[in-house]
Amino acid sequence: MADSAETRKLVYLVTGGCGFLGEHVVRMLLQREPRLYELRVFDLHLGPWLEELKTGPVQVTAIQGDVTQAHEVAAAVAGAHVVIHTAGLVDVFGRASPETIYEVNVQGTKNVIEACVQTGTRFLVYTSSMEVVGPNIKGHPFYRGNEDTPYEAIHRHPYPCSKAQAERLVLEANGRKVHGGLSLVTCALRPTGIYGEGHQIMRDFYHQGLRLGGRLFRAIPASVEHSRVYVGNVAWMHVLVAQELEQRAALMGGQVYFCYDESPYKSYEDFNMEFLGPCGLRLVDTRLLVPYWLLMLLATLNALLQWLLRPLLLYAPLLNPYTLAVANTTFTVSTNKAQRHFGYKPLFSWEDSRTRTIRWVQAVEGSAP
Ligand SMILES: NC(=O)C1=CN([C@@H]2O[C@H](COP(=O)(O)OP(=O)(O)OC[C@H]3O[C@@H](n4cnc5c(N)ncnc54)[C@H](O)[C@@H]3O)[C@@H](O)[C@H]2O)C=CC1
Ligand SMILES: CC(C)CCC[C@@H](C)[C@H]1CC[C@H]2[C@@H]3[C@H](O)CC4=CC(=O)CC[C@]4(C)[C@H]3CC[C@]12C
Repeated sequence: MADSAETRKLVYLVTGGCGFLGEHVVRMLLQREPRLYELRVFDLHLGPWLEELKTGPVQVTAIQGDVTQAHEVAAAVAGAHVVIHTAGLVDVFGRASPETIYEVNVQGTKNVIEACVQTGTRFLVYTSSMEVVGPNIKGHPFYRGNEDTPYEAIHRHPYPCSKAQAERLVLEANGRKVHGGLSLVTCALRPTGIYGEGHQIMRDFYHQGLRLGGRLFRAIPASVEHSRVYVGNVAWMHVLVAQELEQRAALMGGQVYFCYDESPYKSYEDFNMEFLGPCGLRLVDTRLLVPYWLLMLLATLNALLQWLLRPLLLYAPLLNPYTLAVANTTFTVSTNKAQRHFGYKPLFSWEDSRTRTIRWVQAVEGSAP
């Protein structure tokens, strides 16, 4: 592939580029976007790994910044052709206040949209979430659904509410005139639960299993299925969308796409065991010992403790009424919209995704929790 200065002329900005997904998007862009001239990586916390990327043919610009600060966002966006907005506060454990979640996820997204409009950036790709759809507060299953499947999307938790609001803002911004008179083209990608190298919750489960003598205890019935998607494929979808938005603006502008690949439908815990099993953990069946009502009681107690202890310390365990409800509700996606609209095919097979994730968990072994 040609690597001359003439072919390299695009400037991309990735917000949240040092997060779990963001890092994969950044690396994928460097590998798969030959027209890239400059890659701006914007994040509240910059990763030291960015340094090693600065020696390649693409100018990698690290920008320490906050999406809630409109002027910082505008400065980073100015002159970029494409913005991939993955920055977000992913918190379903009560670590951050609802206000902070809204500030980052909703106001941060507003700032990104306004910066595109003011500075003349035409292409915006937003990382939304399956949580925008469900599971809803009624615990209705979403079974093999696609982007058009009717579903009562009612939420109360700040995270899904904020993602839904932000997604709506992004989609409504499609077609707005940007500085210079051209139109903004936007679309939103909705990953299901992402897994792969760098997945913090997988790391937490692994360390918890080690602490429990190599065992994890099943809490959710194996019949509750979840869609999961490999981080490399989610990153690849972002890169493809960004590349195709200009040519296919009429078709893709204002659209949402679930992120999917060949990962099997399984319960959350059984799916994690695909990686943790080969690393020496086993899942002990406790369904008869721990009935659902007891789990709900524990989850509620955790929520109560979190509230009581808040003035003294942050108590934010994985189990709370919201995470229990999500884990205990089937949510599976079956769609080919991304393939039809922009030719997406997963870059990594299930076998590749699995092997890569197992290798990463093995490397995590022994590292501090
Ligand atoms: N992890 C998952 O399973 C899923 C994640 N998503 C979405 O994908 C996106 C990325 O999520 P992850 O990589 O999992 O999370 P992450 O927490 O690893 O990455 C988010 C990044 O955004 C940055 N960030 C947070 N607040 C910021 C601010 N005020 N200004 C600038 N940067 C800020 C963080 O420093 C972090 O590097 C999020 O928008 C999330 O809602 C969607 C579906 C599933
Ligand atoms: C011990 C409990 C019974 C099980 C705990 C598992 C939970 C921590 C996780 C089960 C389902 C996860 C969520 C799901 O994958 C969808 C998500 C999408 C996002 O956009 C952000 C993350 C998450 C909410 C994810 C969070 C952890 C779970 C609730």
